[in-house]
Amino acid sequence: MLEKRTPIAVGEAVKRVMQYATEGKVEQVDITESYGRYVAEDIAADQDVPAFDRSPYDGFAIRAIDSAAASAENPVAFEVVGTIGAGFVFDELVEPGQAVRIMTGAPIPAGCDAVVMLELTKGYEADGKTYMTIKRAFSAGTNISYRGEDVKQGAVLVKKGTYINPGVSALLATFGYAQVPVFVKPVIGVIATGSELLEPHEVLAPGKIRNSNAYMMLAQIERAGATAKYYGKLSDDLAVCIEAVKKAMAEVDCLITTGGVSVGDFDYLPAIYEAIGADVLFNKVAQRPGSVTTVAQCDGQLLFGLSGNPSACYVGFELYTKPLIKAALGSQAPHLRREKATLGVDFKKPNPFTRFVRSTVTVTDGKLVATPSGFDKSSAVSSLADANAFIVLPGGTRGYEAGMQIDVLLLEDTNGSAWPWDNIVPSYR
Ligand SMILES: Nc1nc2c(c(=O)[nH]1)N[C@H]1C(S)=C(S)[C@@H](COP(=O)(O)OP(=O)(O)OC[C@H]3O[C@@H](n4cnc5c(N)ncnc54)[C@H](O)[C@@H]3O)O[C@H]1N2
Ligand code: MOO
Ligand SMILES: [Mg+2]
Repeated sequence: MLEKRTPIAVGEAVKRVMQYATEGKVEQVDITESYGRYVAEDIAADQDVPAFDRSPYDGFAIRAIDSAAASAENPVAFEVVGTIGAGFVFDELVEPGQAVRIMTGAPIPAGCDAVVMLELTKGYEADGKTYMTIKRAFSAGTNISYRGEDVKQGAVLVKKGTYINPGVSALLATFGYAQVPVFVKPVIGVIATGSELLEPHEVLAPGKIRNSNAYMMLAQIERAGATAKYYGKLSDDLAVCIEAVKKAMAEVDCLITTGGVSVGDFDYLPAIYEAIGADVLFNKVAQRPGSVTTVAQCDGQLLFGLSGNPSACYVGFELYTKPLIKAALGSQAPHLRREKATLGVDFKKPNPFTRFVRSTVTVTDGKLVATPSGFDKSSAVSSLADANAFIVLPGGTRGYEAGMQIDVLLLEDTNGSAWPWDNIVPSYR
């Protein structure tokens, strides 16, 4: 008899998956290899930045008090007693009436408390000495970049779990992280199932299609910050599939299969879970696409049985697999980032299930506007390329109209949201 599947709410499905979330191990990588990784500890400043008072300009360091009487009619002359470039220290005390030629980034010489830009000075030589004159007074503190004005020692600059962007790279270098502690990337296995599948290099034949899901997921896995391991495509042969799944499980942190999770004669994933003794956490979710999304666990290792339909597979990964990866990478906000947007067009399709519509979010007049990115069927592959968000439409409504405020989940974002789905109304057919 056909097994009856009871759909559970998306939030409940996420919760069941996240019970298996664990923070990953830590490794040290060279700073040149750290871009795009996730830092595994808080990065705190062990020094002030800048570490010394310095000049923001090329010019002359002076004692401001010596310039007090300067005016256009009465320029004041300073004897130039030295020159320092960035990287060098002027190690004498500057006396009244003296100035030091200074370059941008050089430490302010002892005794000086202002810098005059080169363009505001006039130089001359007399009696074998060098002088410069200025035509106005400068107050103490003029043109000084003070020690610690950028970063105070002790400040936590980068929190554990932060994505290393180019700005974080600059901070890591500033604070001497030649080796950077990062979370080890979880290894996610991918198996595509289906006798109809051909690989991209193969010529189409009657009834066959090219396997797009595996390559889509390899990219999704990389985008989420993990390492993808592809085990190829399998024909619908139960014994072969069981062996392949077992082999892959031994080598990865978690395994994704695509296809074969519904109720067709050749949908073998339910039988595979049974054969390997896996415990199914859920096999029906009140969502579209991806209602067949199945997750099972075997000794704490998760198996994602994503749909064979490309859009359903894509959505299943983003909603359930990605947060697990993000949690392993130390994220406190592992779910897709949720924002409010305005619906750009009518979306009349009523649905009892919560919809995740592949969409393009644009910024129009300073506001997010979301519009479906193409053919809206679970089997669609064409709407994925332009999708940078999902429009979330809770189930049980008669459809939506352009201009309504809706929730969107952003796909190209690295910050995430902590728990974005608590107000989605569950709805059952
Ligand atoms: N009687 C029912 N039929 C179906 C139900 C149902 O509830 N009752 N659910 C439908 C829904 S919803 C979905 S989604 C699909 C799920 O199918 P499976 O996960 O079992 O996947 P397959 O049957 O293997 O394939 C479905 C579809 O996707 C194509 N496919 C498969 N793998 C790939 C790949 N790697 N790249 C590109 N396309 C792929 C495959 O050729 C099929 O067209 O079931 C509905 N049926
Ligand atoms: O799982 Mo299916 O995607 O709801 O079409
Ligand atoms: Mg099927």
